[in-house]
Amino acid sequence: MGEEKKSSEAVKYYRLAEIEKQNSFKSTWIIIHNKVYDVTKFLEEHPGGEEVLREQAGGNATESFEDVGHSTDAREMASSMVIGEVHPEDRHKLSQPEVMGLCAPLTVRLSCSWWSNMLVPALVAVIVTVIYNMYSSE
Ligand code: HEM
Repeated sequence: MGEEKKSSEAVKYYRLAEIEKQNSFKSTWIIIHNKVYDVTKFLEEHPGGEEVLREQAGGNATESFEDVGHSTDAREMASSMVIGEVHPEDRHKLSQPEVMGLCAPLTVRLSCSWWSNMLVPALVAVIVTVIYNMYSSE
């Protein structure tokens, strides 16, 4: 007998593509901290309203869930709705901000696009100036 958390059943992993489809009245899934929750039956009972849950349906609700500062009761309630976890290979897609490249590690979501767009031309200008000065001073 193993002492692992889930001794009797293996964790069910869902791919993001599959989770994203569960965003209807028939079936509403949300993701919180890489866990997949089936909140279909809970929609009407949610004290925060069904609308907020449906807005997040099929997607990552971690930030919204934490922003509200849900109680311990709410968290316990939530744990009964867990149906599985996001596939490990898909998790990085959830934690990244929507911007790519240089902006990603900085989490400056709104302001990064203008400066990263300026960064490359600015660097090119600096390099050109340096090379120009090197040649012209000879
Ligand atoms: C399985 C997931 C969830 C469960 C079990 C849950 C449960 C609850 C419970 C029990 C409350 C009452 C207050 C408390 O005990 O903290 C509540 C309030 C609330 N929830 Fe959720 N919730 C879930 C997900 C979400 C998500 C994803 C959002 C946002 C998109 C959200 C937004 C809210 C809001 C806005 C309130 C109202 C807070 C207030 O009126 O003070 N909840 N939720």
